[in-house]
Amino acid sequence: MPEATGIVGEFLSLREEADADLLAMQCGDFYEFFAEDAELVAEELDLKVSQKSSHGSSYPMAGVPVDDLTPYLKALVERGYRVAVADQYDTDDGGHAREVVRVVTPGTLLETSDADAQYLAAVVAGEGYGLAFADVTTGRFLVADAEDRGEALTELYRFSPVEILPGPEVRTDDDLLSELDGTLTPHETEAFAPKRAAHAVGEQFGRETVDRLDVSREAIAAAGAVLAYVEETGAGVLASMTRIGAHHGDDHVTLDATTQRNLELTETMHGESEGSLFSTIDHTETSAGGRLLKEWLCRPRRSPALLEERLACVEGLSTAAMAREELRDRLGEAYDLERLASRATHGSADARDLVAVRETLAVLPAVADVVSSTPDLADSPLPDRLEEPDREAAGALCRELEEAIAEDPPSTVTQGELLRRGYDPDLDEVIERHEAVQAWFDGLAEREKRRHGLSHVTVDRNTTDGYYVQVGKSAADGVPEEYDEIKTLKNSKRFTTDELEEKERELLGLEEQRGELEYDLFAELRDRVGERAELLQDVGRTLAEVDVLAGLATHAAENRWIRPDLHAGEGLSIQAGRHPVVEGTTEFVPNDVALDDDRRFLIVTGPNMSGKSTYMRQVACIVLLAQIGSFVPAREAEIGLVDGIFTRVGALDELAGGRSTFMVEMSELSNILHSATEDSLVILDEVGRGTATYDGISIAWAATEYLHNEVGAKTLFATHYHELTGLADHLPRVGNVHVAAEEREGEVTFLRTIREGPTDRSYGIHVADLAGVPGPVVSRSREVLDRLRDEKAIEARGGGDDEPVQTVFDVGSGSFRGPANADGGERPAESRSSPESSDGGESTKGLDPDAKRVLEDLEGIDVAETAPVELLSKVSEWQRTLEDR
Ligand SMILES: Nc1ncnc2c1ncn2[C@@H]1O[C@H](COP(=O)(O)OP(=O)(O)OP(=O)(O)O)[C@@H](O)[C@H]1O
Repeated sequence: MPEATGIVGEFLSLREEADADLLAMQCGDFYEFFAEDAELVAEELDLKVSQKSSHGSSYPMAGVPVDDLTPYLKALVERGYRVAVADQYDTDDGGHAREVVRVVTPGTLLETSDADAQYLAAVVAGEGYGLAFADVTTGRFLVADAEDRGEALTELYRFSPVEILPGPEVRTDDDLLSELDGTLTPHETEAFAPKRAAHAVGEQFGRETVDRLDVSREAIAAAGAVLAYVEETGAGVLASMTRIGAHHGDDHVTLDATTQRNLELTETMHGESEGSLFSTIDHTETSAGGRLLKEWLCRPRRSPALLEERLACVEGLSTAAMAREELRDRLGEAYDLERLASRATHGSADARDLVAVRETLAVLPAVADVVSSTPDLADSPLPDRLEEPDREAAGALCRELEEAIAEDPPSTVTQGELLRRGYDPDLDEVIERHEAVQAWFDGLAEREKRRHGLSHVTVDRNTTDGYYVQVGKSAADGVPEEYDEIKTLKNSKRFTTDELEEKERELLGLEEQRGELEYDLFAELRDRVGERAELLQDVGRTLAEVDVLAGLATHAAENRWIRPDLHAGEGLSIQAGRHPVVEGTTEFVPNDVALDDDRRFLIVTGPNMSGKSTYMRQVACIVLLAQIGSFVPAREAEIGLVDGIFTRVGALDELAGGRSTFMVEMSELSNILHSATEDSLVILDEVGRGTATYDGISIAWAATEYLHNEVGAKTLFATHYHELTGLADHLPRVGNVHVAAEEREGEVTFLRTIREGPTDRSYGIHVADLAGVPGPVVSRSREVLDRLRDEKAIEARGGGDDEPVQTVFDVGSGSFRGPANADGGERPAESRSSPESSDGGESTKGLDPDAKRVLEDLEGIDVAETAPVELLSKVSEWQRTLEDR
């Protein structure tokens, strides 16, 4: 194929240079995709493909209008493509050329409509792991250190980045990469070079700030790589990243990825947001508030001072119901300031965005007024919190915007009507002249009617004819001479005049002048707003915090939640606690929990479906809620602050991930045993269930001993292995509780009440019945269970009709004893299986016939009844048999 020239040639060469999957190139009023890109985009976005010829060849072409690019870009990026955008510019010789100005990727997409945070992350491995997270839509920038891969994954899960830049060593770490969810972008290795990265971070945030952060080289390398990437992709938002924060694990409660999932913090186990803890307690009015609440839930805190401050705010807000509602009304008028700040910095904010900035800045003093005039709030830490942003600067910026931006500006920024009168004298003059000419046009029809005695005269404009005077057919013959006919319609004629044309030129000139002048003034104003990104982020953050606190107070007030007593001690005492999500869906039976120095490990037994999991999760959720600064669903709660919450609950199949259910269960257990400390809360639900019963019990047993003796964490362990309840007699700090159920005339009622001591009934068959297992299976299960309880033995049914019973399983020895008599009794011992029989015994499996015979002989001997000499001769006989083999 001959080499393409012209526009297609330009496209193909830019395409080759661009580090992207697709290129959108501006050609006048359209962004065009050519060749393979056109076909791909057309298929993904349902666009029409046309053909463009170049140099004798024809190329597929698909395009979108310039003003419509954003939604298309968004859709492509959300499908995982990296899209380069080439803009057109005028060349000196009067022609056009294009250059790539931006590569839009999942982590640098500014135009997101999703309220969630959108993090771009980098991970660097070295002595430990260094991580950096940036949200280009809000300017948030954080760095964190992680000791090992597990910790790094925990942080990554917490921030849930949409795009991840793996550092050079991480790129080959398949174990880590396979656990990551976002788009992986292997960015150039040099960006991770420690010196270059440290320089970039110092330049962006100030060298002193970086020193103060006290994070590893790896974290700085990750931060440098993120900055380089944001700059190279041309998102143009570096200026909104004014502050770097260090995320120190020590300040936060450790919540590993599994626990965040198990406690269904932001989505349920089935991936739905409805039914999650977040969706239950979220009463925020703003998207920034919702985002912050999610952040709090995934990052509970350990600082008592901070938590008490939040709790005091929630308390004030929950008491002052009227003021709270007023505050929430005010907050409802706020927009997402952090995001607006990024758009202003980037230069993509329009006049309506600046109106939104102004309106939101005005919410702060309104909120402050409500707070200061309400005693319950004025005495809380809220007023101090509201003083944190520079209120004076915020007020000044608000006034400046008020004076500048028109009341209801258009969404385009190039066609004027953005700014108010009095904002700029030059603009006022142009506007006056423009309006004078406009007024001339507005009065023209009336004037012409009067002047020439015409009826049916209108004046209008369209793109082909420009301005014209339209006269009804009946009056058209009477028009004066200077009228030039330009078009005949069915019922009328259109005319122009020299004067009209001159005025039109004047009007168009003024329109253009006004548009350009307004745009320049607007762009300057927008830049000034962009320079105040830090201020806007402060105000946005403060409003978001008030929103979260007011939302928590609303939930507390509506659901009778109470303020927990936090302390640094070991204990955990909750009276009449409820599960925060389940209490909203059912008549909930409240329950207590009491753990202290002497009793730190509870074994929770109880029937299937009785509520063991709910009880344990309820305890974990209450502790977690207390450590975000929320009230909790209980009558009373005294909570010793924890440093981590670890859970291992019902396994979700991870077969797709290549790991068996049991493997997942064990690696989660392993993580808990390694990571939990005596200040942690551990929730174990049925550990060991995924393997053979005796293996399972042994693992559960040993894990209990280890947690009790070595780790000392506060632990709740639900199990169906009733054997474990015996541990309470041997380990001093282990206690037993059970969920009560009542059985009357074969009917089981779940009471949902936690009682002291163990239980050994599972009522599993009752649950099987409830679940619709066929009747014969349920009744046979009951029979089997009764026999097992009474006789510790049960016959297996099957085979032909004449011999329905074949073998008997002895629960005591754990093996089949041989065929039962027709009357259900056992056969005499001498008729026990021969070596060849199918039940030759688990113990002799894999042995040769001689060895088997020896073993069976040995088994058959009754030592008490056999003379020593006879025994000796037997032993030497066996030896001979074995030697001869
Ligand atoms: N305190 C309570 N009050 C009212 N309903 C409850 C309570 N606790 C649990 N439930 C309800 O009981 C059902 C079973 O609870 P859960 O799953 O916790 O039982 P479980 O004992 O862990 O069961 P299994 O041993 O079979 O896993 C759930 O539907 C839950 O909504």
